[in-house]
Amino acid sequence: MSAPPRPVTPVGILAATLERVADGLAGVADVPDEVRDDLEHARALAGGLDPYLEQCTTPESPALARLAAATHEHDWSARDASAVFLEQEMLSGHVEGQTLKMLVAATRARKVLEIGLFTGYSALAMAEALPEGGRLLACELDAEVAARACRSFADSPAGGRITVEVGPAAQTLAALVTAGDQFDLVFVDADKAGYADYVATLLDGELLAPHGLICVDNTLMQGEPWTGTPGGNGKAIADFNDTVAADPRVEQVLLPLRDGLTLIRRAHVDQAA
Ligand SMILES: C[S@@+](CC[C@H](N)C(=O)[O-])C[C@H]1O[C@@H](n2cnc3c(N)ncnc32)[C@H](O)[C@@H]1O
Repeated sequence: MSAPPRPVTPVGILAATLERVADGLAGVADVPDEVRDDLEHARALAGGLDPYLEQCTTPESPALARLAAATHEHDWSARDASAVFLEQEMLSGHVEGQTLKMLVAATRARKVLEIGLFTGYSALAMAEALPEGGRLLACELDAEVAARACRSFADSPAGGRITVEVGPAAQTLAALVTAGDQFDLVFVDADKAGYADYVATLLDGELLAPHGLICVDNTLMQGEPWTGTPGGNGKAIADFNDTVAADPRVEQVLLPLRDGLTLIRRAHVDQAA
């Protein structure tokens, strides 16, 4: 069994930080009681949020639970150093998976595109909400992890709705534009530096259906955009968020779910005022 996943969300990092502060103060004699009480309350607020969200969310399907367990058990550090970097923390998981599944159902999406498959958790969650005849196309750079995802899909009744395209997502998107393809919902969850181009292609190339929804993951990027913490992806996400906010063609909302999920749609759709 691998080590438990490390915190990779703002609230998870906050909870771990408060634990360390509490540990650091444990042996300090002259901390005022009010400060200890406030710290205890902050620990309970931050540390209890994710378990409470899990508790109040519809349970994942047995196939999703098996896929998540296999992803966490796998030793990702044993991969070739020259291969695409992958780690168990990339898996979106229960609450985000159910959110995406809910969005597919609520928007009545029939064609879904995913950019960044990994072991297939979010793809399978969304595929579970597709109607009869619905299809999901997933883009993944790494052939090995794509094959792993496909093995998991074979283990689920919804897995047959998923097609995987291995290669750089930019190439796959370009081919889809040429083919005149269109999608009702797109989940963007691959290389963060590519986000701006992916969304531009979805809009400019008309890959997004007129009433379509784009869901973009990790748009809080562990708090790096507003705390200034140096990190590889914080700048890319901060720039991406600014670009989306300045684009008059779209309206968007950044939901503080897990590591941030931004929902984007074309601004002209259904606007009476
Ligand atoms: C965060 S993981 C996706 C997690 C997945 N959506 C889930 O919920 O479990 C990102 C994935 O994007 C893939 N990726 C990175 N760069 C890519 C690219 N240029 N084209 C396609 N896939 C890419 C990685 O190999 C990785 O599997």
